[in-house]
Amino acid sequence: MNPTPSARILIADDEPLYLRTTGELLRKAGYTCVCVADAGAALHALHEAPFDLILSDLNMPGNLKLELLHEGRGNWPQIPMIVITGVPSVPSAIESVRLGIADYLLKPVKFEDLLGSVRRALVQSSSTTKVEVAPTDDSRTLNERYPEIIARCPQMIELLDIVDRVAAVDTNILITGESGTGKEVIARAIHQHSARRENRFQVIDCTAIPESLFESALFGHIKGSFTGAVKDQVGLLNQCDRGTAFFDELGELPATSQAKLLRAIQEQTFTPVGQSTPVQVDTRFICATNRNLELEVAAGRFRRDLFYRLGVIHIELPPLRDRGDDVLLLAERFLPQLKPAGSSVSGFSDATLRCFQQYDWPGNIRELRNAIERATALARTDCVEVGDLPEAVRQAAQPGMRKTLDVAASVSGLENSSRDEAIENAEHAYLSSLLEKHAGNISQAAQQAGLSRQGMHKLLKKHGIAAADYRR
Ligand SMILES: Nc1ncnc2c1ncn2[C@@H]1O[C@H](COP(=O)(O)OP(=O)(O)OP(=O)(O)O)[C@@H](O)[C@H]1O
Repeated sequence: MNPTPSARILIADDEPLYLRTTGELLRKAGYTCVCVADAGAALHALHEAPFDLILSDLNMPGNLKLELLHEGRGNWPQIPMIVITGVPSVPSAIESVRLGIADYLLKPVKFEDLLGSVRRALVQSSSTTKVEVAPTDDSRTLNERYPEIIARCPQMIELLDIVDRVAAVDTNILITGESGTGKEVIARAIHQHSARRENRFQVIDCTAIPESLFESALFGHIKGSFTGAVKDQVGLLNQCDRGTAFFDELGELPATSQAKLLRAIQEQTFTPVGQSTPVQVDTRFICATNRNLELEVAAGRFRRDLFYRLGVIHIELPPLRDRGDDVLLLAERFLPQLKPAGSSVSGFSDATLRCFQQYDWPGNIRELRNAIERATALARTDCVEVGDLPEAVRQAAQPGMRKTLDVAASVSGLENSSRDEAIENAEHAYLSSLLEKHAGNISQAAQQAGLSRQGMHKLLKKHGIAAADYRR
């Protein structure tokens, strides 16, 4: 793609060295640049002459309340704007995307990344592919707009508000939170409330694709490009062109795959295996992980540039134990959905509700769903009693007892359990002790158990166990 010849770029930044170098490099790339050191000078320049693009710092004189962003977008909405900041913050990122900026980059920015972003912004504005911000209807509350998401506690309402703002603007999003907290539910909601809703929401489970097949699964391949490529295969990214790609368990992606993903995200192009011409896609990337990616970056296990690319908007889901009485609302929602056909169960005893409130829910909402499905199947009356709950949840109501299931708890009291429950408990305890022994290292634990990494991930997910809790 060639730079738009003679495009005029306004660069506003109060770091003299950064301003000079960026201006020089962009001039060498064929652009005309005007450099200013504060928001006031930038607004003056905008009044004086036409521009095709604004590159703006956030923390500079005259821009404490993002004045350049507001006035720039308000008075010259046809000029795309790229924000570059050394001090990222969620409120400023959200405000930026809400105002329809073209990109949000974090310093230090590699010049080729900046150039890529500049080119994309200019091409998009010339083809007038403006993101339509879905009209929000004030009379409808967030809960009405997102009926599939149970959220009443203040943290979740705040989170829904963020979801609502970012859904309509086309930025990449990172969702973190313990296993089972609803990361996929949130990602789907963002897609459903975006302009991409008519196109595909493609789930890509990073633990389910072996490293050697990542490129061909994601980008596709042509027949004969490697042993086993018996026919042409369209890649997963192609399938969600104009839609959303949801990368689940992103923290598990090996280094080589991280590099390939970064390139696809930055350039929105990729080359199918065995093909020479690149393919262009228009995809929004939403990624989720239950790992602390900042720690993974610090430990050298996750690419810093990929983390920054994805983390422009970072949504952190609170664990269920921190959501107050949302647990009771979730339980009420799940009961009619999950009870067996023909069952007359219609409620929970008070003691059962107390267990729900007191238990830790390490597997979060997924664990709650499983517990309710099981309890409604076991209930002998029209009310779920404490005795119908899994042992770990039952123990929560007994003072002095551990809230979470441990090895001792799983083997004691076996005589009171059903066969299925005893096997489940033993498997849970086995996985916990394996992870304890291998300090949360999934590869080592899988090897000892005679499982593949993917197999181990599936089992841990089923039991709501987070390997990260065992890392030392
Ligand atoms: N706020 C919510 N309201 C209603 N149901 C929810 C909510 N959050 C999650 N769920 C339900 O809980 C279950 C787990 O949610 P989900 O798969 O989105 O979690 P996750 O964080 O992506 O899990 P993992 O990290 O293991 O992939 C799903 O059945 C989902 O429908």
